[in-house]
Amino acid sequence: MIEFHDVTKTFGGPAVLENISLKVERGELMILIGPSGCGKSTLLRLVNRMLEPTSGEIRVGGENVGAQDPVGLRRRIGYVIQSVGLFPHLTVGENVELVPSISGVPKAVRGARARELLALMGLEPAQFAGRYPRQLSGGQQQRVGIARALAADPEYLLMDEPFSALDPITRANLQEQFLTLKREIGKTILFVTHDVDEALRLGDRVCVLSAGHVAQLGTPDELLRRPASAFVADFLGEGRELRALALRTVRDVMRPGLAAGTAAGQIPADLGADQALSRLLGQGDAALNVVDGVGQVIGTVRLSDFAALRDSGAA
Ligand SMILES: Nc1ncnc2c1ncn2[C@@H]1O[C@H](COP(=O)(O)OP(=O)(O)OP(=O)(O)O)[C@@H](O)[C@H]1O
Repeated sequence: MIEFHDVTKTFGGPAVLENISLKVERGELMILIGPSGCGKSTLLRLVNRMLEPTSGEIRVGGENVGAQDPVGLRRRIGYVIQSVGLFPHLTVGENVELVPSISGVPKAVRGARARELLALMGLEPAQFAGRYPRQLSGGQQQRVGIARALAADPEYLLMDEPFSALDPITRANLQEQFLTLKREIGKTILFVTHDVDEALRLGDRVCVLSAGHVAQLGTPDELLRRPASAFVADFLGEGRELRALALRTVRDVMRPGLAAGTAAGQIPADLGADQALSRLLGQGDAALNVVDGVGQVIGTVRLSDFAALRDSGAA
């Protein structure tokens, strides 16, 4: 768990963060998002003592970080930043293995783990492990940075715009891989992004910051359905209803147990609910049969089901 207790930070002028209190639960991925300059990176850097709070306390695993040795603290907390900071004179493989080698992990074990992580990040180890950082593109370097942070197997991860230099397709792939990985490794993660879609897709909860204050903290669904203020609604942008639907599956909105007849089209239960809406509107189907993984009809979905959702405030 990462906890902020009444944390204020100033750099001499007005407070950049003011009386922030929040908890990132164990195994949770919390997103920090907000306009440029609202204090996201500052909040992150207080956790591993790259910055010290002006007042208040930060606890990691229940212990006040101010009382801990920064070097030991940073070994427990992985840090992934936008400009990766790879060591230029070490190969990609050596960069990824660096922290495990300092911690005394045997060569064979850390080598195998490094290759596994590079492959997971879409970098074929045979092709990339022997290269130097300058021989990689910016996006590839960023992926090596993530592999390196994971190689140390820290309990906590701080990630500051880790996917920002990637093209949209690579970014979507990495987000998907990262979600799978996150489910497997169960780390506690604080993640800064500018990208609302990335926040809604990855975050267990999303903390929207505005000028050093928490404007709203909630699950993606809560934020979309009940933005706490006009600021949050504006920040999440146009199409909130559709975005909220995309977080739900067809299974969530269907009427179970009914069939619409053999003439009706079919839609898989695990697709996003927005896709059902798009089919119903675009192709003029009155109803769709919802099918499970083996093609069995398990319910129906109609336009009126979406109207009912809207009227109940659920979408
Ligand atoms: N070392 C510093 N000295 C003085 N002011 C600083 C320092 N670091 C950050 N600031 C100021 O604190 C405010 C918050 O900065 P921070 O980097 O946390 O914002 P951010 O939300 O991460 O912004 P961005 O999205 O643009 O990266 C900004 O006004 C910034 O200029």
